[in-house]
Amino acid sequence: MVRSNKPSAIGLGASLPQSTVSINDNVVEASLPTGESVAIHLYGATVTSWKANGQEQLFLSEKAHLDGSKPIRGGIPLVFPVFGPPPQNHVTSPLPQHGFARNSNWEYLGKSSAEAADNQGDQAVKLDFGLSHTMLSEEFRKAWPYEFGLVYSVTLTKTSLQTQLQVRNEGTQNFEFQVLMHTYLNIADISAIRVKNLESKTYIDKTREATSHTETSPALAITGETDRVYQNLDPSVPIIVSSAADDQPLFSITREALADVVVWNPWIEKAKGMADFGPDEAYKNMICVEAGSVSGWQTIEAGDSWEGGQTIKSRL
Ligand SMILES: O=P(O)(O)OC[C@H]1O[C@@H](O)[C@H](O)[C@@H](O)[C@@H]1O
Repeated sequence: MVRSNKPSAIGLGASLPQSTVSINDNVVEASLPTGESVAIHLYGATVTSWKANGQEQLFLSEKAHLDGSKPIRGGIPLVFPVFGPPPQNHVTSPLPQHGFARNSNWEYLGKSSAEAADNQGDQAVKLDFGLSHTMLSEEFRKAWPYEFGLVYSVTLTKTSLQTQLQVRNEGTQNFEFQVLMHTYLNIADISAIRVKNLESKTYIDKTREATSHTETSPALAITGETDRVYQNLDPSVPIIVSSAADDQPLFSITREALADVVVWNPWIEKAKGMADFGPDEAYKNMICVEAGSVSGWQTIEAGDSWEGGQTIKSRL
């Protein structure tokens, strides 16, 4: 495990103003010379902050546990290898809801040199995190006995945040998994946003005994508890969270190899019922748009790997 009690600074680029990376109390933070920053807790490799345009872009509950005692409520928890409550009589059945990735301690693998600049000539910083079978708690190792390696890459540019996961099967037997980037977007007012590019798509409504529907709205308003799994989307078509007032995009989310998107807001009662969600009214300040592969299972053969991810742009 990479551990450091003292902040360390690592520069990127020779002549350009430097990006910095620091590691403190199991939190890796990076910032660009232009002011954008990102923070990732090694617990869950959970991105807990992304600042761009001078503003925090991710919602983090005031009551979130940041001490590794519970998955972090907010930011971008990573769901793997099962989404939601595991099905019965399945290899994932012994696992907790949303699997083990968000409640395991990851290691910081360092900054990648591959992405020193984005296509506007601005700097970018890419941070890699790793989790493997041997790093899991004994409980999780027993519950999911596969030899695997995860590399989670978080790339910050001036205009975007990218999160990308590589899953490797390092064992001798095939395994299957689901994956989801459970992104809590920070918004000023849930009644003032719309979610676009879901029209005509099939979704499962988890608030209504998991029934299947077709989306009719070109710009979805969130007016109550919402927990929908939109299926088989084209990952290159961005999901847009826009301002209802002037239709300006607030966020756009494109995906790679992640064909499903969950839209979740707990609304009043569910928000009150979650001990780590606060304040109660904060359901108004978040919308989860979660890129994933969750309606079926991805199978990886022994020795193979899979890769998928999302790119979020804010206030385009
Ligand atoms: O409370 P958790 O385990 O973080 O899950 C939060 C929500 O996560 C969403 O992805 C699920 O669709 C919801 O059903 C669930 O309630």
